[in-house]
Amino acid sequence: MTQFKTLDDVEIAGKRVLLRVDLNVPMQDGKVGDTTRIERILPTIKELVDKGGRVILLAHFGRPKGKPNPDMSLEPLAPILSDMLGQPVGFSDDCVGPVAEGIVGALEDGNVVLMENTRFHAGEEANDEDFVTRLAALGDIYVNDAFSAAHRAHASTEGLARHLPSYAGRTMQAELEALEKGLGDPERPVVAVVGGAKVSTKIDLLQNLVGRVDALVIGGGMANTFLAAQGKHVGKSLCEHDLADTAHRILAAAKESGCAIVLPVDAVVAREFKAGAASDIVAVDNVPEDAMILDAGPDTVAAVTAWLDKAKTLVWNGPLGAFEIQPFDKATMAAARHAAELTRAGKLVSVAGGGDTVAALNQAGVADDFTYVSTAGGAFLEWMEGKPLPGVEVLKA
Ligand SMILES: Nc1ncnc2c1ncn2[C@@H]1O[C@H](COP(=O)(O)OP(=O)(O)OP(=O)(O)O)[C@@H](O)[C@H]1O
Ligand SMILES: O=C(O)[C@H](O)COP(=O)(O)O
Repeated sequence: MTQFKTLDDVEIAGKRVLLRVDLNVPMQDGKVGDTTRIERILPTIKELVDKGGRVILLAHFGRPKGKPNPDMSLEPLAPILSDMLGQPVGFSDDCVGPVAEGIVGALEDGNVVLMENTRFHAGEEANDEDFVTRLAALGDIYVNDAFSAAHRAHASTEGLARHLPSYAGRTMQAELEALEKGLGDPERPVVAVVGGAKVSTKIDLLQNLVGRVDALVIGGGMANTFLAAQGKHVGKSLCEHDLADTAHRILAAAKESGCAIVLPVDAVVAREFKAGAASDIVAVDNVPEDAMILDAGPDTVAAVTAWLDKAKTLVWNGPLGAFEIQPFDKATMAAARHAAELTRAGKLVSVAGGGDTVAALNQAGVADDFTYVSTAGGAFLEWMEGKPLPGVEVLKA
């Protein structure tokens, strides 16, 4: 099934390994807000170290637009990585050129060095051949462990794989195997839950899913656009009225391919979008003109959990309501806990991704119970949209 080479296919000892990782983590005052992405790359780094590789970490941070920018330096991450790895991690002020060559030349087997932000060079995002050649000169092999950056055809995510023998790291491998189970060759029925704020950011996703899954739950703010397209009054809710035609197109495509659409039948509404605001549960036909839909209601949750009970596979992106603000977290929490329970019981393969989705699963305390939680944002969405990811395609034999 695996279409790419992994660390099982290569002799590592003594090799200079260019390891692409994703260190684009939330940072504040030199501290990392969420270390999940770092934790995920540790197994690959440790394996390379244990096998006697000389590990050269390549990563980007932020969007410095091809110019050095001290606010986007990766330097503060070297000591953090070192603490988490339990061994020294060196730092190179530049990812190519004489400084980088000197540091890499002095590496011994089992050493690890972090190179400065690859995006400080315009050649990174341009995937410029000259820049790729300079990077490639630093390594003997290339390992990509950054699925979450694989939707970018950049020098360090795509170009290098065309210049050096290339392999998927353990996290990339786990991610691809889990995603294959989710949508590639899933056990049916497959239910997709897509929520979040807006339809406009997820049109391609919805269009792809209706052709591939057995049921599509549309939740969150984006459901309002569908309800409005069906002629319901959504009051002051977040709603993209100009996308009514798009909503109709998606509903028609679902009908044609036999995909059941699950839209809210009731909602939690409030007059204010703030914690503790007074709220009511109403049928979606009775949303007051001066109120906003901020969560799905209990009957909707029952419909969603009933689909989850029938499903063998779940793919999830986007919350069912404004889960960050109580009391509008209930539907998302209930669906997350139900999916987690089914997964723990071995009845469901559950794959979830997206920044807010992962935050919601953490809030529900169930992220560890899901079969796989992707740390990828854009890459996870593009994969769910059915788009080929350049960083993955190039790894395939
Ligand atoms: N009914 C609603 N009204 C307004 N906002 C809502 C509603 N339902 C959900 N949201 C908001 O949608 C946002 C999450 O949507 P988003 O599409 O960004 O999720 P995601 O894809 O998991 O995250 P990311 O884009 O960070 O990867 C949350 O901030 C949530 O409060
Ligand atoms: O955080 C991410 O989703 C990845 O690191 C990609 O970052 P980018 O959107 O700046 O390319």
